[in-house]
Amino acid sequence: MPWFSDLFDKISAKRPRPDGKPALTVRERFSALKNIPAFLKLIWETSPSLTLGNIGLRLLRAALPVAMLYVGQLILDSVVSLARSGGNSDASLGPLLSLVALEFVLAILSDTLGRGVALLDSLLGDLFANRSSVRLMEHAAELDLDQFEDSTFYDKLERARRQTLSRTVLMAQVLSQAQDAITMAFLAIGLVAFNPWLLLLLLVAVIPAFLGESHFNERSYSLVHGWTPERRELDYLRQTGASDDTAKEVKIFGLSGFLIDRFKLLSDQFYQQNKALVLRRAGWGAFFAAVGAAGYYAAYVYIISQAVRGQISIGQLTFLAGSFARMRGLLEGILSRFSSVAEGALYLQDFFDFFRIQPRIIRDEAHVVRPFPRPIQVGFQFENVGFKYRNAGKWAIRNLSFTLQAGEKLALVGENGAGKTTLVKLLARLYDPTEGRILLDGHDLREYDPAELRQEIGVIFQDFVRFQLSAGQNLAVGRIEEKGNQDRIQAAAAQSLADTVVQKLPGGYDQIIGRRFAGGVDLSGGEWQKIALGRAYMRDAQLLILDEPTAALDARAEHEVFQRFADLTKGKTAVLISHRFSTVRMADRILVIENGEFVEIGSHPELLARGGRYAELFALQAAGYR
Ligand SMILES: Nc1ncnc2c1ncn2[C@@H]1O[C@H](COP(=O)(O)OP(=O)(O)OP(=O)(O)O)[C@@H](O)[C@H]1O
Repeated sequence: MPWFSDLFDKISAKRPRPDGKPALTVRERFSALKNIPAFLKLIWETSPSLTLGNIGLRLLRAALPVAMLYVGQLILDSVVSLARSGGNSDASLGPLLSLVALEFVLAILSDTLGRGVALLDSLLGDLFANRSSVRLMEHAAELDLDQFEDSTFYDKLERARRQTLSRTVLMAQVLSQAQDAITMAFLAIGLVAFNPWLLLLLLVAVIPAFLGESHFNERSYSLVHGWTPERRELDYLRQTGASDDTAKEVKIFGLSGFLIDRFKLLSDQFYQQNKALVLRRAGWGAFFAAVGAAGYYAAYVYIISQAVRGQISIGQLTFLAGSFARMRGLLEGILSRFSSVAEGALYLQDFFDFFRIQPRIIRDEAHVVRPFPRPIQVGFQFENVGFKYRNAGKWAIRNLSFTLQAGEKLALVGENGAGKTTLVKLLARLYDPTEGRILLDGHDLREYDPAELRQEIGVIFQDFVRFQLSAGQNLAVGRIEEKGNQDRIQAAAAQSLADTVVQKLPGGYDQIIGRRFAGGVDLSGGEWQKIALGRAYMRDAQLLILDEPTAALDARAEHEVFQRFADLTKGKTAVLISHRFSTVRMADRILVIENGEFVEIGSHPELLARGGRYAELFALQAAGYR
């Protein structure tokens, strides 16, 4: 029925979809319903007992309206017959009072069942939302770093995240739908027996409202869907404008006005678009409600006329009028809920889409998975390696060939953006090379289990994370299984000089560091770096990679850290990135790269003697100290 959407657009001033795409066809909207069975399966897996209980109570409740209407009919008919017969004998009131008592019991039962259903909905909904959030976090953790750098990935993640809560609403809607359909079936039996045409009248009166709802739901979905990037930006602006991490610079640079203006602009645009949609929806909604009411009153007049002619009793009149009114409400509810279930199913598509994103860097079962060599015999060999970031025009690394020998300490030197961090990320297989290959002991890195590889590599990045956890936990993240091993944590702290930082903390290793949470104590940049460095020593890694490990350390701390580093990495392979030549010169060999390409490699004296790029950079820095 695409004509219907077209008609709406024509009548209500044609508007393109906010994301610029053509409106979803009715078929597309309905095809999203294919996600419902998978969704129901997820609910079932969340808690079979709560799901069964919920369905059972709803089934019972579905039969109650028709039972109550029928008892109502019996009551009225017996009142009328009693009134006709003078009705003052106590004995003849007995059956009537029993009927009233029965209706009373049914009313109480209906209320109790309703509350039971609401209770189970809410418990099941909470469990489901929690479980979905956990699954979302688990899945995000499996994905590649490269996928996190893609903005459409973030949009998907955002949509999936936002929907864990609204999914519980969808769950209640799907279950209510089944319940109401059963109630309708019961009521329809009586109505059809009286006059099947009334059922047709009912459908004719209600279907336009359903189509209208369905149309506006699609519009509303596409508005929200199309606005995902802007909504992420709005969240970002809200956070940047008011967070402990940014407060310092926002204040110093007087950025709040700039941030607020942008927020106002975006949020106002969304408000205006949404307002237009809501207004049109309200107008059409009122019109269709009137059509529905007209259908009801036509049926009502017909039923009354039958009663006046004596063809049905007063009790039947109330039963039929009640059934009709009830069915209209139910049908309207079912149809409009159907379109919001269809809308929910569209959102569900985003949710499942996110789970369909699969990591590429995985343990490749199709090939032999080699055990990681212990110890590494030859080392890591780069063979003509090239790497280009997703969406980046230029190569971050190109034609790079060299060998990181087992047991050697290699320093990487190069200007900002030369590709040093990228090289390290390739070693840790956070990315795979775009061209060429990296071999470990003669075999492609892809032939090893990535999880095992990462266990054997300890990397501390220059933009290490300042976890808002206790000092002990911040060290333990280097090997989180050992979070309860206080001796190991303290030994790692001693090796990275973090012990001197922890000693000064009022709560010692249990002290929360960072400002985010109550009681947290913040550290200086160098103190944070000592803690982060401790993470490297938590591991028994064969390859240790330190990216600018001492950038924030004072001269004395740097010297001490490196003395220990040399001891601690004896027999291990290590890669060190630093702009400080005092650090770099301690390495066995130094690899100089420029614009992602190999320039030269050798020991400090060799490179100085060669008088190339390294010697030039070294002289430049040394001149600064004269
Ligand atoms: N996630 C990314 N997406 C796109 N391009 C990136 C990304 N990370 C780095 N780059 C680009 O790749 C190139 C190499 O970056 P890399 O971080 O490896 O340099 P670096 O030598 O470590 O620099 P620095 O000394 O400043 O830390 C740079 O041109 C950078 O802009």
